[in-house]
Amino acid sequence: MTDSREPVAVAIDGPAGSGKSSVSKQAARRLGYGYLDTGAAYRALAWHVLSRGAETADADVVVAATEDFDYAISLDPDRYWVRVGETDVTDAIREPRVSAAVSGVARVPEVREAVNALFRSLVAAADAPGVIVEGRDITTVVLPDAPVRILLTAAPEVRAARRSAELSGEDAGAVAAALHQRDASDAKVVDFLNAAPGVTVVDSTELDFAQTVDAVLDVVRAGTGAHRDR
Ligand SMILES: Nc1ncnc2c1ncn2[C@@H]1O[C@H](COP(=O)(O)OP(=O)(O)OP(=O)(O)O)[C@@H](O)[C@H]1O
Ligand SMILES: Nc1ccn([C@@H]2O[C@H](COP(=O)(O)O)[C@@H](O)[C@H]2O)c(=O)n1
Repeated sequence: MTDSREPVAVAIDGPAGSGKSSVSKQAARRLGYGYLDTGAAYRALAWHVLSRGAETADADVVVAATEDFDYAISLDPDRYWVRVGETDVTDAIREPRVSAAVSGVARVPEVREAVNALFRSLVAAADAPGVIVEGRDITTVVLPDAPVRILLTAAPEVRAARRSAELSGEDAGAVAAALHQRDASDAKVVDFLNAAPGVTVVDSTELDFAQTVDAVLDVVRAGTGAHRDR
């Protein structure tokens, strides 16, 4: 039975560059909710493996790295940080070398089980009326019973262009290829391209950022009655 004092969970899935983190963070601010970036845990573990001079392609190496993986993340959308031990890795985990290595971490079942348990406990312990949780398998595996579940998507070329605009110093073709390669690897592990039954699709291909946030908020309000806006 659900504890009614626990925060309301809003689950958001979607492919790379669909706007999960930026849109979820802004929607959380507007609602006074917490924001949980689940990809950061996979990225931080990939960073941890790389920082030992190892590769994520070897599942045994990845599992061994979990033994001294001291991970912490903020759920405050206005004070977002990610730490491994004493090191602030908020920016380092976004580096292309980490993005290229992260799928190796994400395909290890022991890792997925451990981080999923962590995500559920972070949501339950959050000091907020609700938490927006975003990732690849949140609506289907992590929080399949969440009262609001959204698949946030956009056409592949639009996602690639948005990511490329973010990484202005990088070659646009290489950025698009890396994004599609990561989707292809991740799709072998979880289906984040098709909405599961009961999941609402928000397609932002033709929407700007503000319109996308509003579309997500409409779904959240319809599912929870949440109304705060700021
Ligand atoms: N509707 C939109 N219109 C224009 N830009 C958008 C829109 N939605 C998101 N963006 C921009 O697209 C880029 C990618 O968004 P974001 O990083 O949130 O995606 P993501 O789904 O979290 O990606 P990843 O899974 O790769 O981390 C960001 O620069 C964001 O500001
Ligand atoms: N629920 C999740 C979240 C993420 N992943 C893996 O982590 C990578 C990074 O995620 P971002 O959202 O920060 O881009 C992603 O490519 C997946 O490999 C996951 O498996 N499940």
